[in-house]
Amino acid sequence: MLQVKNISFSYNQTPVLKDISFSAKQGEHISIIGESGSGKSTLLKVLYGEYDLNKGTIFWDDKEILGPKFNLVIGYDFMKYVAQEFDLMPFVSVEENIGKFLSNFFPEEKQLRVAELLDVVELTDFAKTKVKTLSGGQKQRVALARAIAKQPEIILLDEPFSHIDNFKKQSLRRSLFKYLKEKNITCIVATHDKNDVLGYADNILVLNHSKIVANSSPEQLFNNPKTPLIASFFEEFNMINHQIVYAHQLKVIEDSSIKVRVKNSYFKGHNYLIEADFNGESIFFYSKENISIDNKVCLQIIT
Ligand SMILES: Nc1ncnc2c1ncn2[C@@H]1O[C@H](COP(=O)(O)OP(=O)(O)OP(=O)(O)O)[C@@H](O)[C@H]1O
Repeated sequence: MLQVKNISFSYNQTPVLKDISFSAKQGEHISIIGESGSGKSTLLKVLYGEYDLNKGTIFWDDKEILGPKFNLVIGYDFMKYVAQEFDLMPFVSVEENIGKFLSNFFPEEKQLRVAELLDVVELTDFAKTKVKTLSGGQKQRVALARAIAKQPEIILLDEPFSHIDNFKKQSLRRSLFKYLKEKNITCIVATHDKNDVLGYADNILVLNHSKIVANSSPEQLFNNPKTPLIASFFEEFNMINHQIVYAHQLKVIEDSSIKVRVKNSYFKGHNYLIEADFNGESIFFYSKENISIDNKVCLQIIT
């Protein structure tokens, strides 16, 4: 179990993390979300032992995670970290990169393990390809496979699919997160993408102004977003009478007190996102049919 207690950290004199506390059980999947610059990557680096804390403690079971003041080599065997910049060996093949930390004493087992990992990150066809010739997204997949090669107890992932195209992203995400759950590997993921979170995370930590402002399940946060920041992570939303109302919670009806004039319409595949004027402010809702600019419609809030 990961136990983070009252940790604070500053770069020089600038505080980036203040009094952060949370825990993660073995096999649990935690997402860290927050605006750019809110400290997500810094929190992962601190969990990895890359920096010394100003205050607080981090424990994985009974082992304390300490920074460079206390360790000659950063990192621990039970923990892997995949940074936004991945540190691969460019001049050797994908399979050699993935197998780098696996023992050569059991060549057959090693070969099978590398084949399994290539399958998880969908790179079987690139096994013999030199890493320097791969695209950014393919390199990111090699880095992910290498991080899980020796089966860590906990893995820290910083924007794990940020370089991967939309065609591959969905299946890779399913495959990697399923693998981590099956192997009971605790997983802490910093992300901007709600698709990395919904359907996978057991809990979400929301970072804002150096602090954790929410720590709840995806269902709780999505259904009851306490702040516009949280709502904006999930979906387009509106403030109506000081209340957060998602765009999908508005429905066009014959008559109501919410009378709006359509300003823009955006095709979203299975529906249209409509932007309309409501008392001088923009309001967003979805419609199955396209609605022409300047049309007037009435909306109802559905809960
Ligand atoms: N090595 C560093 N030295 C000094 N300041 C840093 C360093 N790394 C990050 N910062 C600052 O710390 C703050 C948090 O940065 P961090 O990278 O942790 O945010 P983030 O939430 O991961 O952002 P993003 O979503 O854009 O990756 C930012 O203000 C950033 O400028």
